[in-house]
Amino acid sequence: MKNIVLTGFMGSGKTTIGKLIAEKLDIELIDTDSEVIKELGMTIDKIFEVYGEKKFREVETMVIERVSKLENVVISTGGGVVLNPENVKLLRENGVIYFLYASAESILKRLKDDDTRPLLKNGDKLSNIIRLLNMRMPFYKNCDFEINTDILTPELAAEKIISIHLAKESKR
Ligand SMILES: Nc1ncnc2c1ncn2[C@@H]1O[C@H](COP(=O)(O)OP(=O)(O)OP(=O)(O)O)[C@@H](O)[C@H]1O
Ligand SMILES: O=C(O)C1=C[C@@H](O)[C@@H](O)[C@H](O)C1
Ligand SMILES: [Mg+2]
Repeated sequence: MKNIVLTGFMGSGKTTIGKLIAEKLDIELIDTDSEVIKELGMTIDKIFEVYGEKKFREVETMVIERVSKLENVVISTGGGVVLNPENVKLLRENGVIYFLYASAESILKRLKDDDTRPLLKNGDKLSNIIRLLNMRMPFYKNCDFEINTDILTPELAAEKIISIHLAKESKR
């Protein structure tokens, strides 16, 4: 089976929905943020503080080079993975890309008490979300399927992705 690759903004549900898909299909979940954390032995927040975003992106691409060679897995990506076209090219070789859409208002609601995302930490959270989301939207839109998580619970979003994916697989 081709990999199920989940992209989208912070708080769009990539990790949450990825876990559900992996459980339902009994396949492995790989979360690129967790892989970067393992690689450098510190939280994302700390990586940004100690090494800066550039180093984080380099390690993120190294992780993608490795995990994109796998098959039959769910890959939940970090929110900035799609900004590097090389990452997208690699993930597409063995995978189908599902963009999890969420509006700025939903993202704020989901992440308002969460301070683990360094890019949303300084200044007004909603303004940061709107600015980054607008800038990134063309990159997210370069996907194979778009799933609107504003109108779906994680459970239903997972089921929708599975049904699209299995239908696509049966035609290969
Ligand atoms: N469809 C949804 N409806 C309501 N809440 C959701 C939905 N999807 C995710 N959430 C909630 O939003 C929060 C963030 O979700 P999650 O960590 O899965 O996002 P993410 O896309 O992996 O973010 P990041 O890019 O920062 O890793 C969690 O508390 C999760 O329960
Ligand atoms: O959207 C982003 O650029 C990020 C999202 C998170 O998943 C982490 O990868 C990190 O906080 C950066
Ligand atoms: Mg995540």
